[in-house]
Amino acid sequence: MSSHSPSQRYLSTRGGSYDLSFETVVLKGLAPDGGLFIPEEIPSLPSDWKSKWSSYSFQDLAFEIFSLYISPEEIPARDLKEIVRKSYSTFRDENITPLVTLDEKKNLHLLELFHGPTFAFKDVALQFLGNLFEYFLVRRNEGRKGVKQREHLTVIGATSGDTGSAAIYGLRGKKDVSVFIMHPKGKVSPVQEAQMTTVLDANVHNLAVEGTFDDCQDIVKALFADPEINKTHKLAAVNSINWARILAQITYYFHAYFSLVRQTGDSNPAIRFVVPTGNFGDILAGYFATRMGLPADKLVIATNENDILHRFWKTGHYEKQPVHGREAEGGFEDDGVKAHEAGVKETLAPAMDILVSSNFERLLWFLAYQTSSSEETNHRRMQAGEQVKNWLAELKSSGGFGVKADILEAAKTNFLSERVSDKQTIDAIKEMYQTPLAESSSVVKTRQATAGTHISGHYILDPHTAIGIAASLRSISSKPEVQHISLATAHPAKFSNAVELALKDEDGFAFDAVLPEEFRGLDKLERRVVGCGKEWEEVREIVIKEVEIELGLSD
Ligand SMILES: Cc1ncc(COP(=O)(O)O)c(C=O)c1O
Ligand SMILES: N[C@@H](CCOP(=O)(O)O)C(=O)O
Repeated sequence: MSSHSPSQRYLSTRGGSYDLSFETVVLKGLAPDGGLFIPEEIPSLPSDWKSKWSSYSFQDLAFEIFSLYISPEEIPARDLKEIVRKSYSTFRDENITPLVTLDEKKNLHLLELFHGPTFAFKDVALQFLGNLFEYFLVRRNEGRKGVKQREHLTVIGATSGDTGSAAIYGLRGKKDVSVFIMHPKGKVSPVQEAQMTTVLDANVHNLAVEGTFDDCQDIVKALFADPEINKTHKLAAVNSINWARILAQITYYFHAYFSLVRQTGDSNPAIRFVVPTGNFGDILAGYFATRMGLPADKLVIATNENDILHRFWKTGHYEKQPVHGREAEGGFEDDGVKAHEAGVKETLAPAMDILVSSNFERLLWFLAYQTSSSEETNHRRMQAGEQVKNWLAELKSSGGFGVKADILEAAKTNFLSERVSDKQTIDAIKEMYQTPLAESSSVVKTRQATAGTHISGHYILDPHTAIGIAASLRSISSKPEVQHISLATAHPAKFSNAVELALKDEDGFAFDAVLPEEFRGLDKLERRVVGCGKEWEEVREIVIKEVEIELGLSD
């Protein structure tokens, strides 16, 4: 008899699949009905979590949290511990995601998430996901010899720069896995492009798509929905549509909480987590953490000028293009930013240049479930799935949909939103640089001035992190007593353009001082990348051909 709990079984947000195992949802990525996988229930924390977990390392916390979502029948505790250990052994900071106090008087802290191999928060999840794929494949292929007998995964991913490199570093050279990463040609930063395309392992394939990140994301979804390639290739996802990505990111919300308690000596702090948001994956992990029982005053969504989420929280309408007049109706504040252009806008924070946020669908399911009138769990689940399916169909057919007032109210219970323009991003980078860290700061005391994130105590933000800081400062002005933990999602050296633009005239600033050793000379290395259009059928042909060549199956 199996002993899994409902939080260890999974369903699709569009109602089509139920009672799936963790292994199934990790290897499938996307449900056959186009929905995203979520646990049937969000688990509650053990009653003694605060005392028991308070001195745990990042790895110990990860193990405890993952165990609530993965049955030991699927991954025995010993194996899960080893996967966790291996995944975080590649990080440069022993705390994995250290918490840094930027301004004690303002209660402003930065959760540095960029100490993994590719210097972005994606490493926290993608190192784990790479090792999970390997673990499942080794188990499935035990005793199987020969390419045709062995189970082989074809990983397909879309990136606006960071997921791609983190996925490539998590999967390069792994047996029985080919990885195809599409990026919008010319729209990722030079370092991001070099990080991806200079990896020459035979199982890594980069595709530069003539289009936007949303086009790349649409190609991923079209391939997952295509019966032809699904018959011949076992497709897998590395984007945050893959549940394991969200799961892995839950850990650092808990880790940050305990770090803050230790650093402030306050055992019951009121906290706002502020998250630079694009595809809604990172902040969704925060939502799971709070629903599990982590105390948080609010989760603050910080968008760039691609602000579909911010407009939703202001108006209750989720629309690719803003509808004229609706912003005023919903109380949308004028921050002096120009009217929206058609489609996605290229900003100084390119990794967040996203029109439609994949993971918002997961939140919608929980909001629909929460506000359902039915008393019966399975009926509520079915109703929520049906509602999400209808909303997403409307988004596809007419470019947007609106929700009822109770849904918007429920969304506001946990979240606030802020929109940050390019100018405000630059101002935030400048402001933080001009406010030196305290001499006693652990960053100043322990980190070398080179390849770090500060020059003599002057902290340098990457533009995505700066969006979070700009939003934090606004939130602090209305709630100064609350501790603000702003998520630092990338190292500044990845985005020289915005950082140089903001700091070129500042005393003592030299970009070279924050350039990590790993990035030096990257631009001179050999590259491998294939150009292609934005038709998914063209990508399908490339994938089929390249896998054949890689596995030596072509004549
Ligand atoms: C540096 C950086 N910051 C923020 C984000 C937004 O995160 P999410 O897409 O999970 O909302 C991304 C991309 O995902 C990113 O690469
Ligand atoms: N910002 C991302 C876009 C892809 O988002 P994901 O979290 O769903 O993988 C990137 O850097 O690629």
